[in-house]
Amino acid sequence: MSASEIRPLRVALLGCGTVGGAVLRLISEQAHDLTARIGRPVEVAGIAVRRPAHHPDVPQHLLTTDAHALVTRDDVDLVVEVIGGIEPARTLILAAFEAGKSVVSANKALLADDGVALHAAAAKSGVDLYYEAAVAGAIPLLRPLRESLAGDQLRRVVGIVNGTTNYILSRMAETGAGFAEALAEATDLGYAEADPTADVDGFDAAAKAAILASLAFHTPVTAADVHREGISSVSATDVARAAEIGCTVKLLAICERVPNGDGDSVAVRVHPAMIPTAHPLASVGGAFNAVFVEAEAAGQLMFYGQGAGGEPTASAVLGDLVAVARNRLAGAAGQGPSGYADLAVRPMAETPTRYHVSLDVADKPGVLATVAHAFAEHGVSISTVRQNGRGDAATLVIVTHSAPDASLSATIAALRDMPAVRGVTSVLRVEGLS
Ligand SMILES: NC(=O)C1=CN([C@@H]2O[C@H](COP(=O)(O)OP(=O)(O)OC[C@H]3O[C@@H](n4cnc5c(N)ncnc54)[C@H](OP(=O)(O)O)[C@@H]3O)[C@@H](O)[C@H]2O)C=CC1
Ligand SMILES: N[C@@H](CC=O)C(=O)O
Repeated sequence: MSASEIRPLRVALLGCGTVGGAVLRLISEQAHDLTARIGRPVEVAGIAVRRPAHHPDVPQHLLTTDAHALVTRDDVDLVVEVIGGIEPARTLILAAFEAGKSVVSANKALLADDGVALHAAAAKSGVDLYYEAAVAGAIPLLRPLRESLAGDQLRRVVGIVNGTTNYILSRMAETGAGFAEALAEATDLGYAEADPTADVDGFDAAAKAAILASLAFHTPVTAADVHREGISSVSATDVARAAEIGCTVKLLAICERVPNGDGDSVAVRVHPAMIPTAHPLASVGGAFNAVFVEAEAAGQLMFYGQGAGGEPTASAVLGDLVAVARNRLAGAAGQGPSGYADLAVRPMAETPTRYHVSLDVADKPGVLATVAHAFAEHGVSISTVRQNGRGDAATLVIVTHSAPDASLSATIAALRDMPAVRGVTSVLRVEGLS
């Protein structure tokens, strides 16, 4: 067959914002190479947006506001969903499957909410659902978890998966700025959205953690299963206290497989934590992402790169597009059901963590003993105690050993009620300290 007889791969692009715009650009700029990699040219069949007038630079004949009609069109082979959010993205993806089209998506919120049902719908229609871009942007991570490490037993996946919050925490550590000041800077630079809630309150990282845990442990985990805390209460004092003990503060997504005689469970949490500056994740600065994986046979692996932004995310989208196109040409769907086990999710209250606690106390005989007693009463063992200052300026800095989170929370509640404690000025979890 001559090149002119080869039918192009026709793509419906849903959304033409930060990511969709970059996907459109890369498809055009890399047309030659994509053709070589897939064996046929890639053509954009149509682009669905809400407000066509906001897209003067896009070929106008491709624009439509009827996304449903676009995904079900006979001349569309593959759908790229970069609208975001739950609806109408979910309905459009399901309509695409029904019409026999494979889907590439960057939509972590939807995948974390409804990944199992979407996979089942794709499998039923014999089509593909790929979403490498949904977690950690450009970093190849989901495919290694799903495929390269599928023969291994993963123990832990710990990552910095939100660029905006990592930028904010990095600036707080570098400049001594408070949270509000660093957030304003992130907003000015375009990292944080006008409404930064999804980033700073940890929703974005929790969705990514749910996807990571589902793939790493081959079990369904949704965003609702993830314990979530954001960074808005992290203060300049927390960051300074971390530095005093050779640590830095990061928003971590932590996914663990918990061995248990009665059947393993999984624990998935997102919260700020102090980590030692020697930890591989501590040096991940600015808006970068990194994910640290611990596997039985493979040992430790680290994935690092740009976790957000149009072009880095579009790179992952196009990688999926090429994979889907190759599957189609080979007459196979490449991502069938991943053989889910159904591991229980361990509640945060039972998850062992360590706390770093700063207390403003009266500098009087017996105060230390009273404070230590509150820890002991709740079964929390103290690792180190340090007093900073004297008299009215006395501060006790306590680092605990590992204890169930419920015991640590109960200890903090008891400390807040103590007359000898003028204030609990900083409470942060600690990870990775020996
Ligand atoms: N931005 C990033 O760095 C990253 C984003 N992602 C994910 O990629 C996806 C897209 O994000 P991003 O590009 O930043 O989002 P944007 O807000 O920049 O773009 C969204 C696009 O979707 C269009 N859209 C919204 N609703 C509809 C609708 N009902 N029908 C048709 N089109 C619609 C918008 O149209 P219009 O322009 O007309 O309003 C816009 O073009 C999200 O799932 C996000 O989580 C993943 C990794 C990184
Ligand atoms: N808002 C996200 C964008 C990518 O997922 C981030 O800051 O990491």
